Formats: sequence, structure tokens, C-alpha cells
Amino acid sequence: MAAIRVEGLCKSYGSVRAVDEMGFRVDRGEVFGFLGPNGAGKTTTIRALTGQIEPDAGTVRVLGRDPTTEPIETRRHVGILPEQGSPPSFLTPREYLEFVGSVRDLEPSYVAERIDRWTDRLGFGGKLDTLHTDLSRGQQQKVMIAQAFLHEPDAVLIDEPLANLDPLVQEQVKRFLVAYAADDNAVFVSTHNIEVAESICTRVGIVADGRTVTERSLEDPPADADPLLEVFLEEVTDAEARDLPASARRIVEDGIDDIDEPNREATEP
Ligand SMILES: Nc1ncnc2c1ncn2[C@@H]1O[C@H](COP(=O)(O)OP(=O)(O)OP(=O)(O)O)[C@@H](O)[C@H]1O
Repeated sequence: MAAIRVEGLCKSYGSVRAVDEMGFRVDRGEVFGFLGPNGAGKTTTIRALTGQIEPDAGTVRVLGRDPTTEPIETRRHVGILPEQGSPPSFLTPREYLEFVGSVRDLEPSYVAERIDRWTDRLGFGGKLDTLHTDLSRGQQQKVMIAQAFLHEPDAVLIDEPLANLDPLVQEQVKRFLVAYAADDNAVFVSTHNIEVAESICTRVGIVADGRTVTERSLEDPPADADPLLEVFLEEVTDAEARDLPASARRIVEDGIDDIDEPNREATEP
């Protein structure tokens, strides 16, 4: 059984079709990269995976549960790291992580051990009892990473995992994500960052215009495989071109220099 399965997912906001027949699956053992440009429908898909919105159509399953009908149970079993999420300003990291542990029905001694492990791993031990409001954005991101993994979930949904982190911590988090997936867990990473995807993902789905336009394994790629950036640009440009009227499509497909020049002589005074 796939850890995460999405089939024919559609979601509109008024007249905007944000997600249009989206489909992909993520198995245990994979770091799946959800790669797409701004407005491609990534956040909307994550909101469907976490039960925050009701799809107009399609099937979504996370660890065998339907997030639409079981949003709380689904969220209890997965780890979620939202892109814009920040811990509550009026709590310290220790208080917040203890709160997350109690919401997840974890034993206090287990939570204390997990807090120690995460503060060591990410190096915010000195800030455990400082109010979040007095932490830097990167330090707050570390706390958010710790909360997502506190209960050792079988599947994690991560939006831009390395935002605001310094290069050293980025490297540590990347290695951790790879090792976490290798331990028979499913890691879903939504990102714009092709280098991040290339360095940690076993497979990527390129998303454009509300759907997965192509998927590609990054494990043992053939020597003549096109670079991921090239594939990404080509797929995204193609998807954008499909939505344009014919005249504009020619500009996108041929490049602006290849468009026939209007007869300047005829129009110039
Ligand atoms: N609440 C909303 N109301 C109306 N339109 C929305 C809403 N949320 C998203 N959209 C539209 O849906 C489309 C997909 O948005 P979404 O946020 O899912 O994209 P995204 O891939 O996460 O983009 P980004 O990388 O910029 O965060 C966009 O055209 C966006 O303008």
C-alpha cells in the first residue's frame, strides 16, 4: 500500500482551478520531491493531504486514511512542517514540544528524550527555555522541524524544509531526511529548489498548472539523462504554453526572437 496516494484530485477556489486532475503516490522508503513553480498547486495539494480543504473531486489517502473524513486522525499520524508555520510566540520550545507531545498522547519521559535528541541534532539546546518571540526565524524553523518528527511519524509532509536554515544545519537536515526515509518511512517534500530536490529525493514529480506533468526517478539516473533543471523548465514552459492563446504560445515555444517581425517599413513614418 502506498503511504500517500492522490488520484484525480481537483480543487477550485471560485473560478480559479488550483488543482486539476493531480495524481501521484509516495511509497515508504522514498523521499518524494513535489517540484513546481509559484501557483502550480503545491500548497493546495498539501492542504488536501492534511484535511484542511475538501477536494472537489478525486481520491486522497495518507497512511490508508482519507484526510477529508478523518482530518484529526490523519494529522495525528503524519508529521507536518508547513512553509509559513511558526511556533506560538508565547511559548518556549520546551513548552511547545511538550504540548505537541501531549496532543499526540506521548509519554512525558519519551517526549523529554525526544526533545533532548532534537535539540542536540539541530543545536538549539541553549534556547530551549527562551520564548519563541525572542528566537530568530531559523531557530523557530528548527523547533518546527522538531515538532514534525517528535512522534516518529511513518509519513511526513514538508513544505520547503530548508527555508531560513544556515548551510551547516541544511546539510544536517538533508542527511536526516534521507536516513529517515531509508528507515521505511515516506517523506514528501514540496519545494521550488531543484538543488535540494536533487540532493535528497529518490523521485520527483514536476507539478505545473495544477497537475503532475512528469515524474522522474533520481536513483541511478542513466548517464545521458537530461539535467533536472532542464526537464523542469521544459515541462513548466510547456504547461504554461498550453494555457495561452495561439499567438502567445508561439512566443513561448519559439522564443521571442523567432517571431516574424512586423513589416516595420510599412508602419514606420
Ligand atoms: N484561497 C485561495 N483563493 C483563491 N485562489 C487561491 C487560493 N489559494 C490558492 N489560490 C490559487 O490557486 C493556485 C494554486 O495555488 P497554490 O498556493 O496551491 O500554489 P503553490 O504551488 O503552492 O504556489 P507557491 O509555490 O507560490 O506557494 C494559484 O493560482 C493561486 O492563486
